[in-house]
Amino acid sequence: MQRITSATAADLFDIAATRRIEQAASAALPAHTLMRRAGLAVAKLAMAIAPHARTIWVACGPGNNGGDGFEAAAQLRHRGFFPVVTSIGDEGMLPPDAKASLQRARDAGVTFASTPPSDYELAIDALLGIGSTRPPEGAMADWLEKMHASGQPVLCVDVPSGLNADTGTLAQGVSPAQASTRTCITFLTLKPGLFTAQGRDAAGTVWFDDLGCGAFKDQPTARIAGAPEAQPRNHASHKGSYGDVAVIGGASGMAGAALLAGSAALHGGAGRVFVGLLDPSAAPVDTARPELMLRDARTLDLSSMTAVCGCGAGEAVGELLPAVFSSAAALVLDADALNAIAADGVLQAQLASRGKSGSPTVITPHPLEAARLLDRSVGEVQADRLAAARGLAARFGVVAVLKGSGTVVASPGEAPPIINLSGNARLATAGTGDVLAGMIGAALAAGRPAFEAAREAVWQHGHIADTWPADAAPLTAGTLARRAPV
Ligand SMILES: NC(=O)C1=CN([C@@H]2O[C@H](COP(=O)(O)OP(=O)(O)OC[C@H]3O[C@@H](n4cnc5c(N)ncnc54)[C@H](OP(=O)(O)O)[C@@H]3O)[C@@H](O)[C@H]2O)[C@@H](O)CC1
Ligand SMILES: [K+]
Repeated sequence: MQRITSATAADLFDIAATRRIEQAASAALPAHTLMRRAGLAVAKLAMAIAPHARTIWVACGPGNNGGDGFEAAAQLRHRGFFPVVTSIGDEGMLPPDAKASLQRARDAGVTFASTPPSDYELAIDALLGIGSTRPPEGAMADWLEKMHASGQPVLCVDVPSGLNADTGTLAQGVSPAQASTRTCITFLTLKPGLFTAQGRDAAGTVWFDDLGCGAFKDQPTARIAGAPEAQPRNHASHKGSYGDVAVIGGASGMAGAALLAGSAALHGGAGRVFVGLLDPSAAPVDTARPELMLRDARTLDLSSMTAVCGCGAGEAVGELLPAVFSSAAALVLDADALNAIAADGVLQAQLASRGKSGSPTVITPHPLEAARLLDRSVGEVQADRLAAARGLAARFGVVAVLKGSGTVVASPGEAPPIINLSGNARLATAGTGDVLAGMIGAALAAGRPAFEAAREAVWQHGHIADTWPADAAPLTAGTLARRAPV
């Protein structure tokens, strides 16, 4: 059993691949072995979460997820705990494995009840796993709501019930959970839906058990990439070794966004950082950050630079984009640059042609910007974040960073997308997106390939928030850019 953290690197498999893997694993083992192992793993984790529990409520569904629950109840009873099982559906319709585990729970002397116990210290959610096909109703919906409302810890078996294991979306009517009360133990494969969209909150802390089956050769749907390797710097190096970043943005009244991106690029290790402001009346120097070289955006020669374009750029950036596309050695497009592209078919074609030429390019949309670029609604983007990121990458031939809970980084090539596990709600504050764009710019300027630059910077950005001292002042975009609390 392995706890999944932001440092874990692993393959993720969708439901279809998981089914193939389960079939192969099951065929290679004596009947009922996988469910017995799964139930034992659930029981062990339940005992670790609630070692002094007097009552453990086990809610079991009509399929094999429910079977895992029956098996866990049997194992808990064998160890002196008092599980109370409530189950949904017709016993006669249970799949064979689940039927056998139900019998084992009965033989172990587990208590069965028609309604949940009024007091319990832990709920085990074994209602639905990867076979969830429609919104829960009736008793199932009531029980999920009770788990949600009670505030007691919930241990989800394989997948939080009602969560789509491929996309991380919750079925209609299922309340979003509080991650701090949640643990999920998932079997055989790690599923992408546990790590993006609503999955992070629904699953909480994720544990993985391969049920003794080892690794699989199936093509992964996505990956979690873990902590990036440090990029050592030669002693005999100079500012030219780490490249130039040129931030282009900061229209009238929005200089802050461009300066934040510039500061992030600087602290991200760029050799030199220019900030090309679009506001003609902007000050000639930022006295708080004199390292930043402020210029008129129109005068910058981008041919040997990484441009970070769009932060606080307003509509004025649109007319600069054709030159930026054709001249920048490497490019990060954010915020207003993305909005300008979304509104202009010619710019879209020019971006796609840059992508085709192989010039390193990263786009960093949040879900609304992604929706505009794809001409869809935000709901449609969030309904399948992996597909949306892959779609953007393929359409424009760029690396696409779809921000949000479980940021997705997709490349236009064959590599499976990455779901980033670092970061937390501290990042939900103005300007953190500008900081991310600057950090990606610094990595590109140092020569990292676009996909690596994006995923490494995304991880670092989240990691700074994860390791922000609890007793420090709240994280702001400015302190995030400097990577130092005040
Ligand atoms: N086989 C093994 O040894 C192993 C199995 N494992 C475990 O099996 C799980 C997969 O089992 P599964 O395929 O039976 O799917 P599961 O998630 O239990 O649900 C299917 C049932 O729910 C029903 N249903 C769906 N939605 C519903 C709703 N809203 N409200 C009410 N009912 C609803 C659906 O009905 P139907 O849609 O067919 O009408 C069907 O009856 C997997 O997640 C893992 O926990 C692993 O431990 C490895 C070892
Ligand atoms: K479940």
